[in-house]
Order: sequence, then structure tokens, then C-alpha cells
Amino acid sequence: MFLIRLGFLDIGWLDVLDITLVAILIYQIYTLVRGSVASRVFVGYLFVYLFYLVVKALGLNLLTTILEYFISVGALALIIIFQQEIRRFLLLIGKSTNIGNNPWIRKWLLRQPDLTEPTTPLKPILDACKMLAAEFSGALLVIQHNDDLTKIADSGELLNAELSKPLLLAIFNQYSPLHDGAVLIADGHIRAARCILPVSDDAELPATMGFRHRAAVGMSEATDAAVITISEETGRLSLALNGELIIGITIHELEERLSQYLSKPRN
Ligand SMILES: Nc1ncnc2c1ncn2[C@@H]1O[C@H](COP(=O)(O)OP(=O)(O)OP(=O)(O)O)[C@@H](O)[C@H]1O
Repeated sequence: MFLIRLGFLDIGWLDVLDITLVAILIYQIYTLVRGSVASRVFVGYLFVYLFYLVVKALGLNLLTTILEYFISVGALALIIIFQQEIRRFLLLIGKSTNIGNNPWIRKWLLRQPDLTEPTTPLKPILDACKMLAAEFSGALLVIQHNDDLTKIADSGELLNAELSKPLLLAIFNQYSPLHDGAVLIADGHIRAARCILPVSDDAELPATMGFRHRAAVGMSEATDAAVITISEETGRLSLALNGELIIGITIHELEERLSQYLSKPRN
């Protein structure tokens, strides 16, 4: 059944639905890559594709073949260039469709057990953060969740020490040889210090945010770890989760968010 007839074009309900869905998809991709270097690549690729459609419609066979080859190789290149954006996009979909995160649904519909306390005790971390923030000591703390962070640990100095507030304070003391970079915490242990984290190229981060904060966001984009930063300049605490940075979080809020985020199902 046709909805509109535009000259030789018959547009039906399905075509309208198709065009709307493609428009929403392109808009979502655009908002994800907006501001980054990848956005220029995205717009460039879109233009090449539109040019290809015109060339094909005109019946220019040689140019169509060349562009087809370019577009198919380009699709592979796009996946590599947009790694971070694709990951963010899938995480977003995964998060918004993960009904299993709702405690009521977990318990009564999925018949899954309750959530346990995080495997890493939060008290030493929170106490250390409070003190470091009060002293304006810069710090970067990565708390492992489910993803394997061996590569990150290997980029720094392996410690495998019991997690404690005094040890965290000693590491982030400005005279400590371990204070630069990030500390990696997993299963109640400080696995490593001086770790190097991936840096985010998110153009929407405030210009005042330096590399410590960009590294926190980058790490939370690339993995499911929770990352805490303490600013050396302002003493402000921030928390990065799934690529989002919560700037100027209070200790109380930090505790709530961490214990909720790091809780795992009881076996
Ligand atoms: N990629 C990274 N991985 C791990 N640590 C990093 C990384 N980039 C920066 N850092 C740490 O952050 C420290 C401070 O960096 P910078 O001053 O650029 O950050 P900032 O976000 O402005 O933080 P602050 O508010 O504390 O100044 C560096 O000395 C280093 O210890």
C-alpha cells in the first residue's frame, strides 16, 4: 500500500519506517563521534557513499566498481578507526537493555541470587581518597570489575600487596617513586602502581580536564573498571564509569556508586 507518490517514486509505510530508522541510526552514530577526529572520517565516508549512490544511479560502471572496492575496504578501516565509539555504542545498548540489573527482575523473574558486597573492600579506598583529597594529593585509582586488566598491570610495577589505606597514602605521596600513573586494585589487593592507562579523545570533556582525568575516562571506556581521580589542583574527587565522568563527587556518593556498581551476584 502506497502512502505518497512522488513522480516515478512510490513511497509506502515500510519505506517511511526504513528511512526513519536509518535517520535515527545515523544521528546516533553522529552524536557518538561528534567532536572527535573520527567524526570527520565519518562525514567523509558518508560523502563518498552518497557519491557512490549517484555514480551508480547514473550507470558509470568503472567508477562504480572503483568506489565499491573503496567502500568495502573502507568499512574494515572504519571498524578499526571507530573501535572506541563502537565499544561505547555497544556498552550503551547493553546497559539500556540489561534488565538483569533491576534487583526485582533478578530476584523474581530471572530467579537469580542477591548481589554480594564488592570483592574489594571499599573502606580503605574511601578513607585514603578522603585524606588525599584533603591534602590536594593527585591520585588515580583503578578498581577492577569483571574485565581482565593484566595488560594494564604489566604496564606498571607489580606489587600484589594487601589493600590498605596507609599503603595507598604512601604510594601517592609526592616523594614516592610510585606516585606517577595509576594504581590498580583487584580482589582486595593493590596489584600494581605506576600503571599507564589509555587516554580518552572525547571532545566533550571540559578543557580544564588534564591527562589524569582523560586517562580515567579512557580506561572506563575501554574496560568495565571503576576509576577514581583526585585532582592535585583542586582536591576534587571524580569517578569514571563506562566512559562517563562524574566530576566533584562526594565521599558518600562515591561509596554508594562504587558499592552498587561493583556488587556481583552471590553464587
Ligand atoms: N595515561 C595516563 N595513565 C596513567 N596516569 C596518567 C596518565 N596521564 C596522566 N597521568 C597522571 O596524571 C598526572 C597529572 O596529569 P595532568 O596534570 O595532566 O592531569 P589533570 O587531569 O590536570 O589532573 P590534576 O587536576 O591533578 O592536575 C600525571 O603526572 C600522571 O601521574
